[in-house]
Amino acid sequence: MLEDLKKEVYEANMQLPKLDLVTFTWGNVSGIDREKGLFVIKPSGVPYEKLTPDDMVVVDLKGEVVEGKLNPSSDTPTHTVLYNAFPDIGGIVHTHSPWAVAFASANLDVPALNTTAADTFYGDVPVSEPLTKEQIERAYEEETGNVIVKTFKDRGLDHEAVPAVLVSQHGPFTWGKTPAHAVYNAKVLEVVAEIDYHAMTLTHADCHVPQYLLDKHYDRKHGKDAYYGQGKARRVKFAADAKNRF
Ligand SMILES: O=C(CO)[C@@H](O)[C@H](O)COP(=O)(O)O
Repeated sequence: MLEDLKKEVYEANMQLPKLDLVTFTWGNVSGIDREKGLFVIKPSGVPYEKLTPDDMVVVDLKGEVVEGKLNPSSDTPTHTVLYNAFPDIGGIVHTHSPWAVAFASANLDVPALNTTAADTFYGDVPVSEPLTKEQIERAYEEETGNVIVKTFKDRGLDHEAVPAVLVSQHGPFTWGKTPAHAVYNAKVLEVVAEIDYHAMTLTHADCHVPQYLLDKHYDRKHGKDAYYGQGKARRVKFAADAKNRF
């Protein structure tokens, strides 16, 4: 079942170590067949160098395994929540890429400070609220998905325009039209986070790109009337607390 999607998801997973986005067995990629209502995800704990397309696990939108000889990624409940909440995405990536995790650890958004960010993210990449003790004890990975969805709802963000989030003190999740697109967004986020770290070391001034430059670069890449709606996402302001630098 879904042999072509398994190969596509396998190849997307193999990009993670190639792009220096993961260490050891950390991270995972999934991809969905919307017509069948099934998604394919990396198995849990298998070293990337030992992975094969046949190891991929098939899961339904309730998070139940429908095919696979191995256990699905431990983050499967998070992917399940996101596929249900964002019905237009085709692939999801989770990594522990260090620069993005640095911002997640400091509970800071990855701000849109330059055109590199503006080409891919129509605004800042938000950091979620920390999960509560109760959430972690009730259903950790499912609640991780819920806190991601809540972040976008509470901050009026458009998940197509900003296809990424930092889970507080954990790490990034990105998504896209395909697994490969989600991997691309994960790598762009890591590069932007590294650039932002240095910019924020050089100055404490608020260096957000002006809206007209954000619009120019985002529209040039995605088109004014493209699927990624123009203007649907508002600029994310840093939370007004002492932890943020601007
Ligand atoms: O976030 C975590 C662990 O903190 C997980 O994403 C692991 O990094 C990968 O787990 P598996 O996909 O191998 O279950």
